[in-house]
Amino acid sequence: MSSAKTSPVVETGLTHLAVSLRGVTKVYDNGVIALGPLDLAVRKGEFISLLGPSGCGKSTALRIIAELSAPSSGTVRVARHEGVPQPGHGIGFVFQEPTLMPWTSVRENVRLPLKLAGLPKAEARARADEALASVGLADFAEAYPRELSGGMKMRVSLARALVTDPDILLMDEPFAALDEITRFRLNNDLLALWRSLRKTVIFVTHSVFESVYLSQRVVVMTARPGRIQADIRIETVEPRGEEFRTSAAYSDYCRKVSAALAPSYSGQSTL
Ligand SMILES: Nc1ncnc2c1ncn2[C@@H]1O[C@H](COP(=O)(O)OP(=O)(O)OP(=O)(O)O)[C@@H](O)[C@H]1O
Repeated sequence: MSSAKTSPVVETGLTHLAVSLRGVTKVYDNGVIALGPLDLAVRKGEFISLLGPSGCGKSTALRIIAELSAPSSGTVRVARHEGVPQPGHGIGFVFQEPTLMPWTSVRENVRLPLKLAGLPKAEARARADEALASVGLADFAEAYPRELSGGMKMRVSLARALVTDPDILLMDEPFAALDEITRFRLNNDLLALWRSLRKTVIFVTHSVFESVYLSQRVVVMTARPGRIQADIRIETVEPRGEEFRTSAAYSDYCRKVSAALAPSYSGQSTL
């Protein structure tokens, strides 16, 4: 499979895994050693969070999985269906900033990946509307981004990532800029979507609380260059909700994840 300086390609040999990184490193052209060696296996349909100190290479890891950046060494394998419409390659990406086009409607923003993939307009419109309905914005297709709240813009960004029906959803601190109430609500809605769509989700966050609430596994990374510091399974009854958020089990997991992060902030700063 893919090796140093090559991109991951369609991989049919990964039966249970959605993503497999082995010994992956990234050295940027300016000499910054951003990542690794990183070993990470994510099962199909799993929801994992990547947590780690600022600059430890979380975004770099997502970008490598999404083929937006090539690894410097190591093996990257990404499972996806063949024949997925381009672009997107079976991967949806949600960034911290919603990055919507301000001059056009919410529907047109969501339709963009399908337009670029050359889908007929009527079909693309129908799929965009379906994606908008799945994030609770069925009534806002004609609205412009300036008419939406921050949380609604993020929902549009999520709909745009889902519109190509990707197997894997990569989310890079999507809710970091939102107020806590909106964030809690989006957390619940994201979990409901994940339960119904069963996508593989790799979610980058700085929040211990958010990572524990959302994930089946929290992967804690070391300071740069990022490696795996701890891999913590969150075993709870599903579906999660306020009962879990206020439970002793939740507090215990948060303590455990915080303890795994401690070496990153109690040692000498690498920033
Ligand atoms: N294109 C680039 N060229 C050079 N260095 C880069 C580039 N992108 C990232 N870096 C560096 O690589 C390191 C890892 O960056 P990355 O954005 O992956 O970290 P992160 O864990 O996502 O950070 P944060 O949590 O602050 O968003 C940082 O030191 C960053 O400055």
